[in-house]
Amino acid sequence: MRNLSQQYGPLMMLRICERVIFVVSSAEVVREVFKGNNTAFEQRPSSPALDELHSGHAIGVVMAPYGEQWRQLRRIIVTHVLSTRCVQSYRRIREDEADHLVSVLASSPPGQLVNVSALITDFVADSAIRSIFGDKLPDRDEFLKMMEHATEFSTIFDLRDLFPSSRLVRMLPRSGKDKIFQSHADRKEVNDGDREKDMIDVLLGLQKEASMRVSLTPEVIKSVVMDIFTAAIDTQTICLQWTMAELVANPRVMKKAQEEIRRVLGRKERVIEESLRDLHYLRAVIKETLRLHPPAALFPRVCLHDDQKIQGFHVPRGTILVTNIWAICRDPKYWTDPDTFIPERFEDECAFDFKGSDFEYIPFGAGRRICPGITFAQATIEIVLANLLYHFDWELPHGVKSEEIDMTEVFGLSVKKKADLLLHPIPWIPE
Ligand code: HEM
Repeated sequence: MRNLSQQYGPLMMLRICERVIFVVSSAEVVREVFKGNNTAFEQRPSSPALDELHSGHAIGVVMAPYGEQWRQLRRIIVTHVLSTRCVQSYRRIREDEADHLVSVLASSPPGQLVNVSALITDFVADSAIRSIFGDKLPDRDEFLKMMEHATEFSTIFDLRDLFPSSRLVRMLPRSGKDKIFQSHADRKEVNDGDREKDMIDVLLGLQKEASMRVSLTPEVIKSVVMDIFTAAIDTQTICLQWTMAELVANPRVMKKAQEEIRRVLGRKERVIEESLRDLHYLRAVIKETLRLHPPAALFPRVCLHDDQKIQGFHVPRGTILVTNIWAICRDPKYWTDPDTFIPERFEDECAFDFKGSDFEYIPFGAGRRICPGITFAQATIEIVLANLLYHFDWELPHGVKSEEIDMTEVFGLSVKKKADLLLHPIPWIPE
């Protein structure tokens, strides 16, 4: 799509089967669409595939139509579940899970390669599950598989959505979201000592508050937490996997990041979040990874108004507008040497803010529906990387050079790393 937009411009109209899609590939056009009071593009597109997936379930936040219900649920999430204070309260979970990851790595037999991608996937899933549900799930892998089935479609490229009027295509089988999660109440009864509140506890507590302007029924709560779960898992996993891959592919950057961590942490035996405040270079490394490999590469919206013009072109109501984050984050107009991994461009921490006001850098989206999980994601990503880089040196498989690492991307709405990252962890003991 980037190549097409280089040929046809930063606002491009594509006709794919029965769908008309406008693709935005420049910061200037994103600014025009999302800046100010314009709310015409604050809804994600619905579709036959999504309608079928959601039928019989309450709509949570991610797919909620732009309106009062979404506004209230979003306010609840931002204030009561994902605020800085709430993210702080899940700190012990992240630190425990990071300790567990370090002990798994430390006990791997010397000389044996470990699948770093798989370990990162487990870490992200377990720490998200514990923050949401309060405990690990005994059938986690089955649960993750079920979630993967439920989300393994895109609203733009599914056959049902490309041919919304075809009855035949609508009859294609679709995996259902029939099995949801184990009873939170059961666990609570057994294990309700002095543990910190998980997200479900918080939402159940809010049910009874008179000031709530939205009905937090069990179905709504279920949809909201499943939204948070699905929004959090892939994105954080992809970001962490790419960061480790870029670090081993760029030994200079790896060395600089490790020197910073080891200097800041001194001789600590355990990495805790309090020690991470001064890791400026590590934060630059994460920002650069999110620029080069934005986990959500495209974000789709639908036009809600009749009278919209972008760059002087009329955009009919119902048109899907897709913002190509990946292309904008690699546009040579904004970035010197855009395809190269250079964290130094973010060393001045104020240089680019990813909270939606610097439109050339929008890995978390833009506008009113910008990702509400930024603080949660930063905390998770920082603690894992700090642990991996503090406690271990990393060696490539025998005979592989850093420039030979397979960095092939798999494109979709997200851009995953195709090959798993297999490395030798060499424990590092402070002198
Ligand atoms: C590196 C990690 C992450 C990235 C890159 C990311 C990126 C995004 C993007 C691009 C969007 C769409 C924004 C838009 O349409 O403008 C989004 C939405 C969302 N994200 Fe994230 N996200 C990340 C982590 C998380 C986490 C950890 C959570 C929750 C704990 C989360 C919760 C959500 C939710 C609930 C929405 C929907 C918001 C709405 O529709 O109002 N995300 N995210």
